[in-house]
Parts: sequence; structure tokens; C-alpha cells
Amino acid sequence: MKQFQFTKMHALGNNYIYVNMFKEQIEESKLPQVAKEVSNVFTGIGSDGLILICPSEKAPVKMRIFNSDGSEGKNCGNGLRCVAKYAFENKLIDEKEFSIETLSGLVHAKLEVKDNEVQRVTINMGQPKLDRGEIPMAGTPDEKVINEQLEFAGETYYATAVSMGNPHLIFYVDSIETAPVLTLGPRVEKDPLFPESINVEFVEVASENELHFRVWERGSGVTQACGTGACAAVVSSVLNGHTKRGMDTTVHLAGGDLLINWTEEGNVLMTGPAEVICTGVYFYDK
Ligand SMILES: N[C@H](CCC[C@H](N)C(=O)O)C(=O)O
Repeated sequence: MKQFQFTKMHALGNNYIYVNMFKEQIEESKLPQVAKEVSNVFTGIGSDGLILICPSEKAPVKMRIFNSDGSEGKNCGNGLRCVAKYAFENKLIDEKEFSIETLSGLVHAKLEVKDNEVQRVTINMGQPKLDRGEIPMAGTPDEKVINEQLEFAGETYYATAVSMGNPHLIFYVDSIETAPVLTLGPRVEKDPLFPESINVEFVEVASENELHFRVWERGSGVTQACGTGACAAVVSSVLNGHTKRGMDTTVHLAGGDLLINWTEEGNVLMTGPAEVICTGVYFYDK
């Protein structure tokens, strides 16, 4: 039987099992299975997935994220805020501004610290990608998908595709309460249009700087919040003329609010909380 120390953290209810790979070892080939097992609320710990905090040659730390179905994601906004908090509070770094490596490149974290505790984190998530070839999505590679007519399960919808290093498809709804998260979400997630599958977001525009938001995540299903999804929703809303570039936009997710700004310079800034729930030891390979 093997074991590792873990820290369970959440950001607006989007919760993951975090493992400090500076100290722990988990066999690479076992990671998808371990991610599935720890995520299981009945036989594991219960979470939206597994996040590894790893050494890096390009930054003080590297983040790897695995969804609850064992698939490896390429970015995780809520995860990045928790990784930044963990790294500072566990003395992997003693700066309040630093880079974090992800599978989609480097991002930059800025911590708000009080009494040596991280209260809030701003992540510069970099520039969104909009071409079909970058999402990735079938069709002409350098074509953008903004309020495009698409067909899913025999029905016609209008949607916008944005990559924040991971793929997102955004639908606008009149009322977030009745958004078809559980019906349309899974249908779109695995549609052959998306060679790497896709995260699916539903947005109700409240004002020119306020959105309501729900998500069906690739590989995890419904989560309380999705940081990269909220960033993608703000980029999509600017492109569709609902919100303004360079303006702080409040995104109301099921688990709470994020402040997102797609700046004039082109980067997307995401600000929000990160919390520690508990620590423990997980036993596997029983
Ligand atoms: N919850 C995460 C997104 C996970 C993305 C993952 N579902 C994938 O892209 O496969 C966030 O806060 O950005």
C-alpha cells in the first residue's frame, strides 16, 4: 500500500486535492487513476479533481491539473489561486509576486497577504486564443467562432469559443436559473467538433460589467466555479458587445464572485479567493 500527504483546497467551491510534489512521489502512470479515486466522494476524499504542485525549470512552481474523470487539463484558474496561496504559505516561495508554469505556458500571480495569510490572489492569465485551430475546434483553423450558429443534438444554438489555455464554449441565456447545464452541457462537452472535448459555460448578462455564470466542466461535470471559464465568459461578452474591454467585470458563479478584466493590453486578469479546507494522508494501491 502507498500513501501521500494532501491538502484539500477550494476557490469558490471549486475544490481539488493538492499534492506537494516537492515532497511526495506518485508514479506518472498512476496519476489518472489516483485523480479518479481521490475525487470519489464515496470511496475517496471527494473533489473536482487532483492538482499537483511540482518543481519547474521555468518558474518557482508548476501546476498540473487532473479532472475527476482522470483526464489531464491544461489550465485551471481557481487551481492557480490555490497553488499560489499554498506555495507562499508553505514557503515554496517568499515573494508575493511570481510566475507559475502550466501546461499552457506561464501565468503570473500577485498575492494579497495579511498576517502571513493569503487573502486574495490576482492571476494574469495571459491572452485568450480565439481561432478554431487554437481552441481546438474543427473547421477553418484561423476562423473565429463568435456568436456562431452551431447544431447540437439536432437543435440550433449560437455560441462563442474561447481558449484560456483550455477550451471553452459559451452560450448566452435569458435566465441563469433555467440554463440547460445538465442537458446541453454533457452533449456539447464530447461533441466531435472538439477534438480535445470542451468546457461548456452558460452566461446571463446582468449589466455592462456584471455576468451570471454556470458551468459544465470537461472531465468533471458541474462545478461550483471555473476560473478559466469565467475569464472565457468575459472575453466572449466583450466580443459580443455585452461588456467592455479594460473594465472590471463581476462574474457571479454558483460558489461566489470573481473579478475579471480583459485589459486593453490583451491580458486577462482574474482576482478571487483561495481557501484551505484540510490536510491529510491518502492511501492507495491497496
Ligand atoms: N475548474 C478549472 C477549470 C478546469 C478545466 C478542466 N475541466 C479542463 O479544462 O479540462 C478552473 O477554475 O479554471
